[in-house]
Amino acid sequence: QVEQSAYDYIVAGAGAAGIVAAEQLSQSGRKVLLLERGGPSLYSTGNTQQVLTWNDTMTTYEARPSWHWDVPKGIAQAAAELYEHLPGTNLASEDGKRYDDAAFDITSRFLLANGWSETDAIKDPEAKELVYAHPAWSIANGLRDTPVRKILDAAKARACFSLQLGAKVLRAIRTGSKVTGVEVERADGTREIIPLAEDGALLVAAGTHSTPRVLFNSGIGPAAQIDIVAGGTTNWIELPVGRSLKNHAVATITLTGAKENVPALHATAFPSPSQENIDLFAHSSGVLMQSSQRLNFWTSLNTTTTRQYAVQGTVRAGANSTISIQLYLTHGTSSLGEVSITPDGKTNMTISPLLRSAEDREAMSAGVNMFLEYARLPDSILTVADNVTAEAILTKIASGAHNLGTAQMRVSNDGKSVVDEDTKVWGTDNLFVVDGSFHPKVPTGNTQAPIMIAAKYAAKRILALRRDW
Ligand SMILES: Cc1cc2nc3c(=O)[nH]c(=O)nc-3n(C[C@H](O)[C@H](O)[C@H](O)COP(=O)(O)OP(=O)(O)OC[C@H]3O[C@@H](n4cnc5c(N)ncnc54)[C@H](O)[C@@H]3O)c2cc1C
Repeated sequence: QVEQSAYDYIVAGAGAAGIVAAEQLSQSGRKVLLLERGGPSLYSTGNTQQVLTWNDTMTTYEARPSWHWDVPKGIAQAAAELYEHLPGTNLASEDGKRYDDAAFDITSRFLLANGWSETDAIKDPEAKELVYAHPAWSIANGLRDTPVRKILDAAKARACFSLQLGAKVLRAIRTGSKVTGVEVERADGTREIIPLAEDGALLVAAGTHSTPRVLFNSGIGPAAQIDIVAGGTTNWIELPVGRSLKNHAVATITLTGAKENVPALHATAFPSPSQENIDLFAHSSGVLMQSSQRLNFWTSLNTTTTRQYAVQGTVRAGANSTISIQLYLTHGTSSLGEVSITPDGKTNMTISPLLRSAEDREAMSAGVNMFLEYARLPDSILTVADNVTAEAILTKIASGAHNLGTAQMRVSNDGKSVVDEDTKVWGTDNLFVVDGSFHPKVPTGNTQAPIMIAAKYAAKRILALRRDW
């Protein structure tokens, strides 16, 4: 079945990047279609399935703000425009009080004693050396402020924009280097082709793990994937799709023996809160507005390698009088992983990118040891058990859920990249990748804000390119 209406721009995937890019494109007045395989995410946008047990007009994502914001260096204008829509706050509770803040209190004194200082991560995002801050949250009017709530609404207000949920993009339909449409599978399993206008473009924004699958199925990727998806595909474009997967590795350091009372947030605090906290939440206040992190920090590291490394972290009271530090290896990360596609069409992470290189392991070890050494100083207000070592902590490395790089950008088609500086896939006329997949490095900070800013900037460049294809 072929759907007849042709679009100037089709965006595949309505996540952080896809929403921002589609909204930017819709500002041009051209016909934009945003396709998302999932359903609505917020109660206010139609998700009535996953409501909170204590509030049946809200999903967890509306109530629990857990996305914090880090403004990356550069791309200033796109960042400024985005932050106008989605401002951050580091005082989540509307009554101006901080609740359950003992973990911030004790950890800040622990860091101050070791030469760190407090910063405001929203006012001074460039401060990244021996600094800590109250977490910055994306909250407005008492609710989590998301691209779905703000930026998607701006696009929906334009007649040229449409959104289809339950629409999984299987592949780009290509004639040689030119994409002419997409094949989509609907929630009921039916398939159809949606055409692009003669001078249209496809922007893939299915996320770092799914964008490679869309590209493989479109006949774009490493030769090793040809046998798996070759059926019906001609004009294979050989590019290292799925390679260069990157992520923040996370080490958990548990500091015990706090000599002061640091009460842990109870496990039921969010799923079944007290009436007092529900009443406070009704006034956009209290512990339910704050999620569970209490302090964020950033610094660079000294290592014996030539790479410049940095770490960031989040702090919470993991148990009573126990501080749990999640340490993320950020800037400098060199380890690369890989995703590929299985014969039944699923994404498979064949190589994990976490601490694969000796340099990354040394850097993470240095970061962990920095905190262990602080905690072993004679007068430290936080202490650590004698038998805890960096080696043991590194055996339990976790994912920072900040995956990037499977269609990475470079200035030339040198065998290591998939897209050019306009995010256009090498060897194609009108196929772009605008999500976390194209990012060549992990940021010194979390990924969502840099991904949205880069997607906004990419969409502007794509609009400007229009006359060239
Ligand atoms: C548990 C968790 C916690 C996180 N916490 C933070 C945080 O606190 N701060 C932060 O900055 N970042 C955080 N991140 C990372 C952040 O969510 C991602 O970096 C960001 O969402 C990536 O944006 P994206 O647009 O590249 O991909 P995504 O946001 O993943 O968007 C991809 C979209 O495409 C859709 N899709 C996939 N395949 C198809 C297809 N074939 N057809 C149509 N649609 C498709 C998906 O359903 C999805 O909606 C977290 C991630 C996780 C998993």
